[in-house]
Amino acid sequence: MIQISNLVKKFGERTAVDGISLHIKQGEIFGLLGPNGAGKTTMIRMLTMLTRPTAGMLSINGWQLPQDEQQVKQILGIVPQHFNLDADLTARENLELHGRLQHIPREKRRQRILELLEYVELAERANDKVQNLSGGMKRRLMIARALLHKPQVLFLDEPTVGLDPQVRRRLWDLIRRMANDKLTVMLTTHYIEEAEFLCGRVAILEKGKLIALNSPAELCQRLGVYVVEWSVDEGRQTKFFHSREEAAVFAGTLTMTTTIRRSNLEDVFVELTGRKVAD
Ligand SMILES: Nc1ncnc2c1ncn2[C@@H]1O[C@H](COP(=O)(O)OP(=O)(O)OP(=O)(O)O)[C@@H](O)[C@H]1O
Repeated sequence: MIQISNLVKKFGERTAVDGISLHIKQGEIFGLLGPNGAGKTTMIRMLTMLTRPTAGMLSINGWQLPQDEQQVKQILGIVPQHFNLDADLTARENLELHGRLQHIPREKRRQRILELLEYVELAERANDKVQNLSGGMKRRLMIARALLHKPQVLFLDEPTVGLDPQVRRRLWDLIRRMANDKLTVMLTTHYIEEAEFLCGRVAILEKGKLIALNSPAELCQRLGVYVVEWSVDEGRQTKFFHSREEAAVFAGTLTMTTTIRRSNLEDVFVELTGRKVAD
């Protein structure tokens, strides 16, 4: 569905994206992770045609960028990180306005809006002004808006930033439902548990380069599924093992208090980049 080959983006002397190649399949939920400045936003901006690559090849559903920009626009949906709904309009009016801008014929538009309000579980709030909706509802409305023209690929930039855990889970359910309905989803996130829960595969970027690409489970497996963790003056120290027995034997050699637990994507991230995700 999405083919990225040796993609490069330079801003003057600075290389924001440095030769990235990826292939993303239909119906996949694909996560882009990386510390601040790793190049995630620049990648998404190139894929959504907000900026042109310096070099490399990009194609979506067989269409080449930038040549086939018009066709690609019709199959992309974009949910930006910052709320950009019209706060004075109702949920339905926001969709109506967007549908008109997309030149969706009136009857089709009405039908699609009804369908989508149901889909994102906002039918009961359709006539509420956006300013009276919660953060999670606004995000769901933005997703509905991005789906109006029935895209095949949806880009979500930090979809659950600032939302509390329960609300976040509801959005995760929606994102999963969309992927089950064959939509290809590409998202960026700073929440590692979000990537772990949602994404079939993740790409970890650092300084514009791809440093890991796999399923969260596979990445943990490579690192070692069990972690021995203990405190040192500078913070926490960890060591990874492929079996609980090995981990227990090692823990037994330490004099301080240790914890044995399963590794997670956060461990992978810290090991590979040497940083916490939220740094
Ligand atoms: N318009 C621009 N002009 C110059 N440099 C830029 C521009 N946009 C991005 N950069 C640089 O490119 C690099 C990658 O930035 P980018 O915003 O893609 O990272 P990111 O992974 O999305 O970071 P964050 O998690 O903070 O959003 C950074 O060094 C950034 O300063």
